[in-house]
Amino acid sequence: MTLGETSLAELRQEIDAIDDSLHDLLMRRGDVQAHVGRAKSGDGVYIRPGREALVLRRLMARHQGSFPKPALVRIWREIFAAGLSLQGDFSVAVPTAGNGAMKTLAVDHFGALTPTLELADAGEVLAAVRRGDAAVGVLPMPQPGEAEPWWRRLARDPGAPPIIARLPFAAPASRAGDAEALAVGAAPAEDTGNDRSFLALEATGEATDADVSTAVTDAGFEPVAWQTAPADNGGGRLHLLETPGVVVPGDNRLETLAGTPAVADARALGSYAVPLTAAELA
Ligand SMILES: C=C(O[C@@H]1C=C(C(=O)O)C=C[C@H]1O)C(=O)O
Repeated sequence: MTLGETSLAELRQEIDAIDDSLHDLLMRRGDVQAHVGRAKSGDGVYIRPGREALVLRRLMARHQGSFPKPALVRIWREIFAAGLSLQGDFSVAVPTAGNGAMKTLAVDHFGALTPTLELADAGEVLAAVRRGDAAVGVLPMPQPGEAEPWWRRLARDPGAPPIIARLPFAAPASRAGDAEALAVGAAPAEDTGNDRSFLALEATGEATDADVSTAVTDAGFEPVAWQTAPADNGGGRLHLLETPGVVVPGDNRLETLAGTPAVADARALGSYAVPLTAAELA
């Protein structure tokens, strides 16, 4: 036997031992994941995107050596999905409109084995999640200038599912190019210390964008992104703001805003844990 053959056999023995350890730990983790499901309140929604973000950020911070971080994220996305499948029914709804990017993002984020409902458009996805036919829905990141933005339905319907995550969580591990999405679902918001929230404001008929902007600042919000949609029901223009932190319905600042002359209505549409940056993944 040559030296090369001996060392290959030895290295493979080492890999077999490592695989046994990994397998033992995954089996143990699965048991704990199932227990966590039983410890949650029984509303049938088990996913906690904020907790998943904290797990991944913690692993990224302790990572050493040559194993690629984006690959580690992909593995953990499957581990989360496997755990969710042990906790209860878990499925995802996506719109088929577009080039399949929503499905790719959904599969990469919520697991390749998670049942995926493909529906005609964003309206059907929101309705499916609202009925509980799917635990989460994946919808395209809102873009300025859309004629019929799906987020308008969240602004109008207090029973619509909130925004709970932004995809991809690790851009270099995405197979969907530059495509980005938001996930909606009934999961409770969890503050991860690095989050953003979406707010929808309906301006009063006579208010200018500058009036709305002043009211937003005076109420204590510091938005990092802002887009508008035309009025759809005889009311004023709708504004979609992204602001740091977790803002939940009932936040005092929303009530302050809705009490100003420029703003007829102010709603929290949900929040997301800020995805990993290129620097965190390097
Ligand atoms: C295990 C939990 O449930 C789910 C699975 C997670 C995991 O496998 O680490 C994390 C968050 C939840 O989406 C949990 O809430 O801690």
